[in-house]
Amino acid sequence: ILGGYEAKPHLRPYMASLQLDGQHVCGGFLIAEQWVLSAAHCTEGTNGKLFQVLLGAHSLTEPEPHKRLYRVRAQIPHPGSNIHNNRDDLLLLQLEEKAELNAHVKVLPFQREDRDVEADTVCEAAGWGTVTHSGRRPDKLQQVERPVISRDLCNHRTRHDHTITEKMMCTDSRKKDTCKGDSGGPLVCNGVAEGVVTAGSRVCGNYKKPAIYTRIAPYAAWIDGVMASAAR
Ligand SMILES: NCc1cccc(NC(=O)c2cccc3[nH]c(C(N)=O)cc23)c1
Repeated sequence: ILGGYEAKPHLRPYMASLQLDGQHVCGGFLIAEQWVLSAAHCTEGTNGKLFQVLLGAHSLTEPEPHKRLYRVRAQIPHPGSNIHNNRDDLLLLQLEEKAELNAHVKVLPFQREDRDVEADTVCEAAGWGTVTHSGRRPDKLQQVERPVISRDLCNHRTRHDHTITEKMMCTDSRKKDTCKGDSGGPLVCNGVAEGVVTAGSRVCGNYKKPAIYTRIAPYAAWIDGVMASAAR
């Protein structure tokens, strides 16, 4: 998160850190007791290794009550996701067991009504992604408020040049923005997860390249289907 600030500890109890060998790789969030939603691009370069999911954390390194690392039983990328574009950039992770819910670990509801969030709505992004252009990584969860921009503005030739589909949304990226390691985290508008951070053009903090999010509502049926078919 560029241009943001340290989140109030445990006020975002749905936040997940997807880790490999104890290293934060991507964000994610708890959508059900045994399920985390993140971004398919997060699996790039992991050579099929399964993530571990840290829940209940504020600091990535300090011991905290309710902080717990969960093993993953299955990682299910959306069938339409691919390395060449940002389309269908979603990843479902089934935890080895149901997460123990408490004040620090909670499910975040996601939007099911497929209607665009109005431009200028101020939403929040949070994550343990880089906090400087040189790539400094924070120990504590960061957050930033960003206004939604219209798809038409985001699709302008000088911005993302007509690559933003109706299953994506954008926020202004002037100075304050999501960045490397924030992918997979939720864009929360009025307390509901409306989008999932995608790396998009990978650029951070440049107003010419607004932040891109996969909208969740268009994928509600896919998400429900995967959770239902894996339930046991
Ligand atoms: N503001 C939009 C936004 C949201 C989330 C992430 C990003 N930017 C990256 O993720 C990124 C940036 C720089 C080098 C990188 N290398 C890699 C990589 N996977 O090797 C990713 C990146 C940008």
